[in-house]
Amino acid sequence: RLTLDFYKDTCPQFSQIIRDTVTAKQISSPTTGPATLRLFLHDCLLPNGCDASILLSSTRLGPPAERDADINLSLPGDAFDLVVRAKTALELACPNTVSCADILSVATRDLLTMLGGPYYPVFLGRRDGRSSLASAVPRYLPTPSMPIPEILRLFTQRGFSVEEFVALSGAHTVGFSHCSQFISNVSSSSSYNPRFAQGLLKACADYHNNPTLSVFNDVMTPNKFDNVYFQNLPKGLGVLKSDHALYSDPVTRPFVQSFATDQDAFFRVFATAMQKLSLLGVQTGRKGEIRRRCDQIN
Ligand code: HEM
Ligand SMILES: [Ca+2]
Ligand SMILES: [Ca+2]
Repeated sequence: RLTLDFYKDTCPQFSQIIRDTVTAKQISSPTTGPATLRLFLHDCLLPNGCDASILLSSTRLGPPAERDADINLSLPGDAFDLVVRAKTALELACPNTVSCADILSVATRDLLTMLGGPYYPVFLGRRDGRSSLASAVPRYLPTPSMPIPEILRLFTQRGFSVEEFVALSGAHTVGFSHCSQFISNVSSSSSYNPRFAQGLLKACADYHNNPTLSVFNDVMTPNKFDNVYFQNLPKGLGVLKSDHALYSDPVTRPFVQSFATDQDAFFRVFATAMQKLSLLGVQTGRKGEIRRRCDQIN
């Protein structure tokens, strides 16, 4: 029941306002693109789907919200800030009309294209959720130490094929990982290219004192959305344990290999999978609400 022209009459400036906000923010803070892509994944993969539940702040009396779950504490503030900016501009142009969930969905797509990634149409009309629980988070989001079959299950139970899962993992062609997310694996695993491993250990030497230390997920083209991430994996240039596992697992390896040689195929499957991700669990019609502020329910 979502449509492509949902705001045609109620907010004709919708697309333009988001595009302008995204462009300004991404130029001033280039980490925004990858940050928002990950934020979007962490919103949509939970059972409440793409409902902007990830944007809600914890309240003083209630239990902690999703964004305060351990795994979400590393989500960069730039991504939240981007949605706030777009929401502020949209509330001025068309008050009480545009959901935070639609803003996040379209902003993610626009950022992806700015980074060089594929375009896909975003269906609109999502309503914002009214609940967000940190305690629900760990069961639905992948971590680098999970075995591939377990990670795969998180995605197949949400309707993705193995190929779509591998394509989505190609999002690690941009962005960062903090040292704490991979450093123990660098010393214990032989799957890293030795010189790359030395580089990672050196970059992370002081991470106990400085937990903000991080490295690019794609050492070759860190800021460009391309298929180089997949070319890195067979060379031992993956960063996270799960990146390496994507190549060593026989179920996912064939897709890594085909995406490494065929960027068009990667882009095609990635675009389809992102569109699918953007439709997970969406509420429409009279369910949910149009939040006035993206960080709190009305
Ligand atoms: C295969 C399962 C996955 C695991 C285990 C995983 C895990 C992680 C971890 C640990 C980080 C580093 C976070 C940090 O230290 O700040 C990260 C970063 C990132 N992930 Fe994933 N991820 C997975 C799949 C995905 C998917 C499917 C997407 C999107 C479609 C995605 C998008 C990103 C992006 C864009 C970043 C960079 C964030 C930034 O620079 O702020 N990841 N991921
Ligand atoms: Ca959600
Ligand atoms: Ca790249």
